[in-house]
Amino acid sequence: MAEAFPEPGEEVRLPGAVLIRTAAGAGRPRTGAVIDLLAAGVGPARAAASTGAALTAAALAGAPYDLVVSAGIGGGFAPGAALGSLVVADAITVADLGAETADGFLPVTELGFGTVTHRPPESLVRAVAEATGARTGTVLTVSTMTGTADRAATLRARHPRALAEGMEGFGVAEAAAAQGAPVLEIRAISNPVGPRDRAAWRIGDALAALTAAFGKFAPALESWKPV
Ligand SMILES: O=C(O)c1cccc(C(=O)CC[C@H]2O[C@@H](n3cnc4c(=O)[nH]cnc43)[C@H](O)[C@@H]2O)c1
Repeated sequence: MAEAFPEPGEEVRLPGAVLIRTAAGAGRPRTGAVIDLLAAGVGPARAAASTGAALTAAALAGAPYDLVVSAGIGGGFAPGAALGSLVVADAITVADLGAETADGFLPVTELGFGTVTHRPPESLVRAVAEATGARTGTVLTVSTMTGTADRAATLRARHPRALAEGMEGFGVAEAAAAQGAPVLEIRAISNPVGPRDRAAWRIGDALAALTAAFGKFAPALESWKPV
């Protein structure tokens, strides 16, 4: 994704996170906005920890972030999310935070605590989807990647609006919410959600789609103002 920014960024080393700081306007009319890229790590816990570190450092420096974007490859639920297509989350939902009971899975919210969904700003979701041609829907966060048809069917039944699953979005969203920052999640589909089939993965195509999307949606991010 860094390839979407033609000028090399400056490396910023922080406790718990290393950023690439890039002028958002590189290669386009400059707006003065700054985008920091963070390789947040794999899984919700690592992603939350590194995002939290970056957010805290920015807040302590007196320059808090206006927006946090979680971007990566993901699995797509057929038929809504085809390989190589883009999904922007209008709901970022953790699929496996809760309790397994004899009567089925209970999310933590039904146990009386916690959060299972974060909702990105609607106007931003719309603007980014329009700029990139992405579909909008629920993006699930899982700690264990789906690898069977049974699990895919269970998730689909519990989350009929789900278009994609990844492993970081909810962690990033929790870190952002803790510091009052709005969040967005975008996934480029690298594989179908379902039985594990390594030969069906198209990681290169998905990363290329994500890089192209960055070039298109950066202007939408720069002009977006929280309401
Ligand atoms: O099972 C494998 O052989 C395998 C091969 C390459 C990569 C993986 C990963 O687990 C990548 C996890 C990474 O990518 C995101 N991702 C991509 N597709 C999915 C998915 O279907 N379900 C959940 N996460 C996915 C995820 O956000 C991680 O960052 C496995």
